[in-house]
Amino acid sequence: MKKLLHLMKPYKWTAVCAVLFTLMNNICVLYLPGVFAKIINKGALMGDMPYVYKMGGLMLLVAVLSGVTYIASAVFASKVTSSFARDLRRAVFVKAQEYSMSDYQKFGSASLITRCTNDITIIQRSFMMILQMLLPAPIMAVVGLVLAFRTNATMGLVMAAIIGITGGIAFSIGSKAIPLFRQLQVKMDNLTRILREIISGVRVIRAFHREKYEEDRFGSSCKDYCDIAIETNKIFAVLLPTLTLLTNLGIICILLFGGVKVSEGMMQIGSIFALIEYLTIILFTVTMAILVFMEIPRAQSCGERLSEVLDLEPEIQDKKNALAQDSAQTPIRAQLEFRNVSFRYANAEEAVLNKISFISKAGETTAIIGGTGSGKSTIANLIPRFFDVDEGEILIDGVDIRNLSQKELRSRIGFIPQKTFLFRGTIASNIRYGKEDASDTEIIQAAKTAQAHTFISSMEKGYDSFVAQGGTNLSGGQKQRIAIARALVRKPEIYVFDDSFSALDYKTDALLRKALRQEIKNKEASLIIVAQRVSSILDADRIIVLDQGEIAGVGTHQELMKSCLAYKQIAVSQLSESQLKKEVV
Ligand SMILES: Nc1ncnc2c1ncn2[C@@H]1O[C@H](COP(=O)(O)OP(=O)(O)OP(=O)(O)O)[C@@H](O)[C@H]1O
Repeated sequence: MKKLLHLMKPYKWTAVCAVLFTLMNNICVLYLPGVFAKIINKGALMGDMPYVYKMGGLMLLVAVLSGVTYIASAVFASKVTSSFARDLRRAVFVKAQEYSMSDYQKFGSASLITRCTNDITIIQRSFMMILQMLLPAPIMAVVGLVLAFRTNATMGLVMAAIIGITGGIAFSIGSKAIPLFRQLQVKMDNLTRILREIISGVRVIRAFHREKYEEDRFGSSCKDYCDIAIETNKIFAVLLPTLTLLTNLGIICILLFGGVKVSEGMMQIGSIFALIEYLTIILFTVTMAILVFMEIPRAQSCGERLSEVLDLEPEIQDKKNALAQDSAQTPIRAQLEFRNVSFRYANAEEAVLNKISFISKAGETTAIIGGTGSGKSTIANLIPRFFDVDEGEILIDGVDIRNLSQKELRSRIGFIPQKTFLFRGTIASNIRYGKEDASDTEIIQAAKTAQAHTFISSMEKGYDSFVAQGGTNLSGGQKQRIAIARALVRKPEIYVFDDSFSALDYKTDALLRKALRQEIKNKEASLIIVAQRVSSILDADRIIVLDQGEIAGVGTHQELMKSCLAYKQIAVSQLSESQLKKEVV
């Protein structure tokens, strides 16, 4: 919570202004009943019209002042709360950007979205209500009561009793809503998670005709949320009429006691109106303050959820003395080495990689092949430090990657993930994502190497063609080639292709590999290819065969055909006779 409060610091004076203007507004509001009483007692009842006009003018002036101070308080309060919410959102976003993949898994993406949107909105709204309603309430109640006592001491006591009873009843009813507010947040998380899954999986849902099932699943989650929301609203449904009833009872008490006082000549009739006004204003203020008070635990639980995000120390962090030197200064270039690397996922019982060692040098292609779940993608994900190894070392250009800053490390890598992801924008903007300042020529060159230039040029708007979120308006192969161009445009030292040719036809696959071979020779880069298809890696300098997280064989295609049974089985199942002999494009 400390970090949250710290974010409020820059706006403390704006917050003070908001409270001061609210107080001024309240003073104006409380001043009016007294003037009103005087108009009746000294003006209307005495037939003194000039006094009525004078005090009427004063009343108008105070009413205008009240309006102006209210606007000023609302503007300041909104400035503080909106700025605070903006800063908080930014802080949560920046923090989430620092997370490792395991850190993301701890929260889940749906919960992170709810925290960054809904939770912050609740805090912002509560903060606004605290500034405008809760903080000025005690002063308002005290000043109102003093004015009531000044009007008539006995009536002041009657009013204090009414306010105490009403406040107590309102609090005891309203406090029942507090635990429900907490539950609402959890239900909202659940709802967002399901909605996100349904929207992103819409094609699968339609293909398998599971609309009804998903409708029920979403409906049931909505019902859960709705049930709690109804319970909460039931409490407020009881609370609000109860308060209206208590206010009216209070007014009747004032009329009864006040009527007696007036008939005894102890009080003037105008004062009864003033007392009724004081009571209404104070009860309204106290009621609002109690409602805000009910909201605080909800905001508090949102605050705790946000603090969890802000306080989490990212699993992967740069060392204090992390190297950030330009890769051009290192003596070795484009060399990747795995040295006895073992790794286990945080929530898994067994290691997925055991004692993996290999070296891939500049200009070389190292391919990784193996059965599903053998750990190929895990190897690819360890290179840019999406996860950290448990044992052993990964070295780039002879330096342990944990000694490099993450920025430096990732600037040396061109990563093409297994699941292609494109951003909403144009083809050019997606390729430029790899290098912000890439020129048009660089973009076209990268697209040519990635075998994407031809299909991009055939599109009506070429490189300015629209790409929908996630690249859903492009084919799998087109998306993969744009993702490859995005990595190529960086001109990194090490390319990591995590099964990134799977959606390409054989001809494009072959042309792409040929262009890539040329690319790594020219740029002195090395290529790591995770593949399912043996035909994609026949010409690799080194093929690593993985079997259940362990290296079952290393060598060229021909060497492995002789020495590695696991590889031979994969190759025989995929290649024709002539290909088996060795195919070089
Ligand atoms: N984030 C994760 N958390 C826990 N376990 C994981 C995670 N990602 C992968 N695994 C597990 O690690 C093992 C290796 O997964 P990996 O994705 O590296 O295999 P792969 O060889 O690339 O498979 P495929 O060819 O099917 O993509 C699998 O058993 C998988 O269930």
